[in-house]
This record gives sequence, C-alpha cells and structure tokens, in this order.
Amino acid sequence: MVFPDARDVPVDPLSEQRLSGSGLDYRIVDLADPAAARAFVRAETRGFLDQEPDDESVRATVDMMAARRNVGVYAATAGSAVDALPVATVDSWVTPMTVPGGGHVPMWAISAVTVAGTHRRRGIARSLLEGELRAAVGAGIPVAGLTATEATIYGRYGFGPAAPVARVEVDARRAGGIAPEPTGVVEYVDREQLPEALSQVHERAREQRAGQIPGWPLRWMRLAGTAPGEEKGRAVRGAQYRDADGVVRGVLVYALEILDAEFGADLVIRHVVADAPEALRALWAFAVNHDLIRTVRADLQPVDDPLPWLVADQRAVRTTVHDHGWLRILDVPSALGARSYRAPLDLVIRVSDPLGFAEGSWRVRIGQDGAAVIEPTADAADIALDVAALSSLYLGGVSATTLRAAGRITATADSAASFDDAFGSASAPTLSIWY
Ligand SMILES: CC(=O)SCCNC(=O)CCNC(=O)[C@H](O)C(C)(C)COP(=O)(O)OP(=O)(O)OC[C@H]1O[C@@H](n2cnc3c(N)ncnc32)[C@H](O)[C@@H]1OP(=O)(O)O
Repeated sequence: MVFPDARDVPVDPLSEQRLSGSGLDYRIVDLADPAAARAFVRAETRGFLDQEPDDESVRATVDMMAARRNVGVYAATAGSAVDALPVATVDSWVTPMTVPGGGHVPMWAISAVTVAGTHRRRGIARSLLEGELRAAVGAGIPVAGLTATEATIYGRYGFGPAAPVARVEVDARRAGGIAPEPTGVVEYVDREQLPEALSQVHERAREQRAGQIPGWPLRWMRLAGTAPGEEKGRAVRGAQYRDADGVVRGVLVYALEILDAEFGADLVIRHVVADAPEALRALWAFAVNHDLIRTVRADLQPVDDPLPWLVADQRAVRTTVHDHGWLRILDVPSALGARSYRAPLDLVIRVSDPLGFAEGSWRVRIGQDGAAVIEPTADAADIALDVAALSSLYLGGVSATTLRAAGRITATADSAASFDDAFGSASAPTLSIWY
C-alpha cells in the first residue's frame, strides 16, 4: 500500500486564518534551515518539560523530524528571542496501523503538540489539532492517532482511547519463578546492538496486534539508551531470545535501580518485544527469575499479556490498565472497511461528530467472510454514539456493552452484544511505543 506523504500537505487555511487573526504565523517549518530546525526542537523540548537539548540531540531529532510534516506557530514579537522559537509545535506523518484481522489502515500520526507556557489557554492547540484533522481528511487518511500526556486533552477533538495497555509490577520474590524454555537461549546484547534488534523484532511483532505502528531509529536508540543526550544510557542493559534455529525472536531492554537498604535492585523494563510466545515467556523468565531482584516493572504491556499465568502466585503481579493509543475516525466507511470482523452484522450506527467528518447514519453490513461494507443510510439507528466512542470501539479495545453501561452509547443490550461479537478480537489491541 502506498501512503500519501504528509510533508506534501499544505497548512490548513482555516487554522492559518484563525491564528493570523491573533497575530500568529502558522507555517510549515523548513528543517533545511538549521536555525529554524534548532528553534523548533528547542520549543518542543521545552514544552515537554525536558532540559535544553545539546547540539548532538538537536541533530538527531532533526534527522528524525525530516520524515515528518512539522508545523510551527510564530508570534510576531518573537523576533527578539534567541532563534525565534515557535510558540507552538506539532508534527505529523502517515503510517500504517495494524487493524484486527492483520491488515493495515493509513493513520495520520500526530506528535509534538506543545504550546509555550506564555501562550496557553487561548485556543492555539485547538487550531493546531483541528488543522491536523482537516489536513488528514484533505489527504484522504481515514484515521488519526496519537499518544497523550494527559487523558483529558483530546476527547474534545473526537479522539477516544482505543488501545489500552497495562503497567505491571511483579514482586519477584513472591512470584515463584517462571519455568525456563526448553529450547532456545537467552543471551546478553550490547547496547549498541539493541536498536537494530528491537527494530527487527518489532517490525514482525507489530503485525500480530491491532493498534501497533512501525517504530523509527531514534525511538529504538532512546529505548536502548544510545541516543545523544541520553544521560542514563549507561544503566541500560539488554537481552535477547534466540530460538532453536538461531533466529532472534524477542528483545528485552532494562535498567536496574539499586536499592539503598540491601544488596539488590528493582528491574525496570524499558521495552520488551517478542514475535513468538516462547520468546516472551523466556524473557519474562529472565527478568522475574533474576537473582537479587525485588520487583520487575514494565509499562505499555498488552492487557492480555500471559505474565500472570506464567508465575506460581498470581498475586505477585499487580496490573494497572491505562489509556495509551488514541484514535480519531475521520472517514467511517474507509476506516471500518479496512479491518475484518469475527461475526456477521447488519445494523445502523448514528455517529455524531462536532467537526463533521464522521457525522451521519451508516449501515454496517458484515458478511460471513468478516468483510464489511459501510454505506450512508436514512434508516433508523440501532446504535447512537459520538465519534470518540466509535474510535474507542474501532479495534475492539473496549466493548459496546461496556460503553452502553457507561452511558456513552445508546443501544439495546442485544444490539451492543451483536456489535461486540463482530468487533471483538482474539488478541487485545495494544501499542508498545510512545509517539
Ligand atoms: C500528541 C501529543 O503531542 S500529547 C502532548 C500534549 N502537550 C503537552 O502535554 C505539553 C504541555 N502542554 C501544552 O503544551 C499545552 O498546555 C496544551 C498543548 C496541552 C494545550 O494548549 P493550549 O493552547 O493551552 O490549549 P487551548 O487553549 O487550545 O485549549 C483548547 C481546549 O483544551 C482545553 N485544555 C487545554 N489544555 C488542557 C489540559 N492540559 N487538560 C485538559 N484540557 C485542556 C482547554 O480548556 C480548551 O477547552 P475548550 O475549548 O473545550 O473549552
């Protein structure tokens, strides 16, 4: 599938006009201009509460951003500031996202949303977000996605949490150990080799779970502690699982937090990825069975991860589920038509969308083969919901029955149950990286 390049999409005229009414210049940043590129990275870094990036970090970030559409908002008075930092930033790119059934949908990924502390709460983020969504629609992209610093920011633009994840903490001394895998080996990997190993296994593993997207080199370098400016990089260690044929099927990246009161440590997993259940079991065994370890902690795990079923004492595993992958459906027929379903269905959904993109009544017909055809209809609705709720339901990460119980959708119990039979999936959707 060839996806449009977000960098070819011009800034949204409506947001440009709105921001210009407030004396702000909204434009695509030319990363070929070193001063502009550096200013953009500094503004983004400041927005995310990070310390000033050094030159090497700026260069690495600019290299990564070169593949993205970077938009900055500039205040007319900013000319006096060093490098004229933008007062707001956002970047975006078009990426495949895995959908239930193993196919992909093109997704407009949005990142680096920051507004300077001097310019907050005057509608700049709203212009940025609405501008991104209109740009995505203009480019024919059916879904937008993001990961969020706060869960209260994006619902107002029609995003819903769609790929929940789990934060897990294992009391390693209580867990009782995990049986080692009879075949294959776990071996240490030098930090420098980790980014490539992570990338290779993720590229295969991401096909197995809805909600996953490809990573990129700087993402893996940051997790491996090898990115420029990574102050705690030397604390990072890695291990990989090689199957009986010698193929690397899983990678674990972790750091040890040394305990003060005893000779021991907490093992904090920065990333674990596996494309085979045996590889995942072997890496969990490596972490949980590790001598001198009090707890093993990891975030961004699938909510149906087998970990609690690997240990002798399930109460040793504490799991906290939280939102992570957020989606926003922009084109109902294309988005729903891109995934496959587990049961036939024929009902009408009535979608409300304050921005208009997904607004309408849609007949969703799913055949025995699991393929869907979605058409506008004037028939009465079986399920009424807003676009954020539909976006949350899209990958099967929450059920219509649950959203009905929460008063988030209007449906009979039977309609919600039929919807769930079709939309559910064997494996929970997930998203194992921040973007
Ligand atoms: C995909 C990502 O990049 S996630 C990263 C988000 N960015 C950050 O967390 C960095 C730090 N924060 C910021 O830079 C800013 O505070 C932002 C981007 C969150 C908000 O920017 P602002 O320009 O202040 O937002 P703006 O004034 O456009 O507000 C729009 C709406 O969002 C609401 N809002 C703004 N910030 C927040 C927040 N942190 N939590 C909840 N609601 C918020 C406003 O109240 C307003 O509501 P309404 O229009 O529905 O009445």
